[in-house]
Amino acid sequence: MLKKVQIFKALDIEIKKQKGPAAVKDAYKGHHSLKEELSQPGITVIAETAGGNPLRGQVREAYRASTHAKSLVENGARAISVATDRFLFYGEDKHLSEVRSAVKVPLLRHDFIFEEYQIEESKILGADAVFLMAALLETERLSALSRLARAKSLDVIVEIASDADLKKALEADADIVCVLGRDLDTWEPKWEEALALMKKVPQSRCLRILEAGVCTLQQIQQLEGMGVHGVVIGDALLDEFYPGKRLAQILSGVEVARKPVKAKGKQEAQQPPQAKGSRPEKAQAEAAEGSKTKTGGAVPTGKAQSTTQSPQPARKGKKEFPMEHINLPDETTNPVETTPEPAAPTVKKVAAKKPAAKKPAAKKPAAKKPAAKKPAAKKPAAKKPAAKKAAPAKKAAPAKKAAPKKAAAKKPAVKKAAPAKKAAPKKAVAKKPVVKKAAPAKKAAPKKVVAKKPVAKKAAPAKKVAPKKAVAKKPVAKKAVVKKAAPAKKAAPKKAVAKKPVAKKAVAKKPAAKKTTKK
Ligand SMILES: O=P(O)(O)OC[C@@H](O)[C@@H](O)c1c[nH]c2ccccc12
Repeated sequence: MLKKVQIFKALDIEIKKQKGPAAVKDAYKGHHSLKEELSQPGITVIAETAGGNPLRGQVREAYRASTHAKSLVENGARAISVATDRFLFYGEDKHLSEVRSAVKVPLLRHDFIFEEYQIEESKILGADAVFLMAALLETERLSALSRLARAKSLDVIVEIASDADLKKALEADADIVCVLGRDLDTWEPKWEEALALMKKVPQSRCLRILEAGVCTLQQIQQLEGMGVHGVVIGDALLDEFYPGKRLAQILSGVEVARKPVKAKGKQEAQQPPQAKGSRPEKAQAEAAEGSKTKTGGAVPTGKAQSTTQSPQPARKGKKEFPMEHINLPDETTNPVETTPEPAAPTVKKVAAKKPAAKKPAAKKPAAKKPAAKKPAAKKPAAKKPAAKKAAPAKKAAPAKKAAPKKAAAKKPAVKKAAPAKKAAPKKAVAKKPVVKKAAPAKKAAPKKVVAKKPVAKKAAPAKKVAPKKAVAKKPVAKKAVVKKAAPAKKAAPKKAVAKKPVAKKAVAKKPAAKKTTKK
């Protein structure tokens, strides 16, 4: 199990190095010496906040470590161990800095530490002490990391699970040794073995701590009787939504039936108990209010109050630890900040969106596939309707056409002239003889037709002119007129181009016609 963790951890650390530790803003920066606390008379209860452990899997979903730490300190804890490992203990780095801001007792960072970066990170996150696991480190590495930690005023707790580990710890000049009374393969507690190993740790050189699934007052009192300085309680506190309540029960010797350890993997998340009136844990604390001791609980220093059941019997046989939930952080996420996402739901969500995706839910990367968004890509297609909207524009275009009609409407006069131009140039021609003179104008006009168009505006008057068409017929008469008018105005033919206006003149000439009658 630890080998797997080592691999995951190494990758996790690489990514974290790129992001750097994200300490909680304005975290309390005070330092509380674990050594000083352990040196006080009586046994120090070190309560642990975690999201789960290798034996139970994840017990707590995103929980507020600071709330848990506060309730633990209020109910007898004299130091808090924060499990920040996210692979096996479902913790988060940020829990450490959150707890730092919430309580003013020594804080221990419980994680699988292999690299200097993690020591630096622990200091920034607000730890007062760090665990170094001898089973994971060679003596030289253990010594180097210990020196770096002490240089940063961090107390070093060397965690040992065997005689070999103890040897490494002593060679690395460890001054705090924690006996891990659990099988590193099955994570089952090994109470008797733990006590045997504890007895080998030299009391003169080292402050001694034990963690071994402790869950009863009797166990605590037995350790205190051996001169053990501290005890870590983790698993026993996982069951309770308010862990302080459970701690108060343990320290007051109240027998609590342990929830059966469910099969590995995720357990259903704890639900807050239905609180009736005052908070349950306070009630317990009051009940536990006996003689105050170093533990802050009802446990008299080194004194037993009542007999309690023996620890759970260790189960035999090798266990594979659930790692399915482990997803290596990808580059984009900051492991310091994020909690492992529930890959399945995410993938399911994606799968749900992709009907085609009947393949078994792919690994997390699938979650990255924007494929589910691809259909959305069709949305632009939806713009096509927009294009259709453009179609209305086309309708508008017809409107334009309509406009032309209007224009046409304007032009009809012209059109009448214009269609003459457009629709039936021939006709136009046919008509043109009628307006021969106008025609040359028109012939020249094609170029000028455009020009004419403005003229066409003038031509609007052309409507007037159009009626004049009739008049135009008259132009013959006009011509006569024109003719007559012509000698008068030889230059006129040149003006023929401008004749039309002349046409007007022609109209003007009518009176002239009268003149002839006078003649
Ligand atoms: O035996 P307990 O009461 O559950 O004590 C917690 C202990 O198992 C846990 O703190 C622990 C042991 N080794 C670790 C490594 C990383 C994080 C946490 C741990």
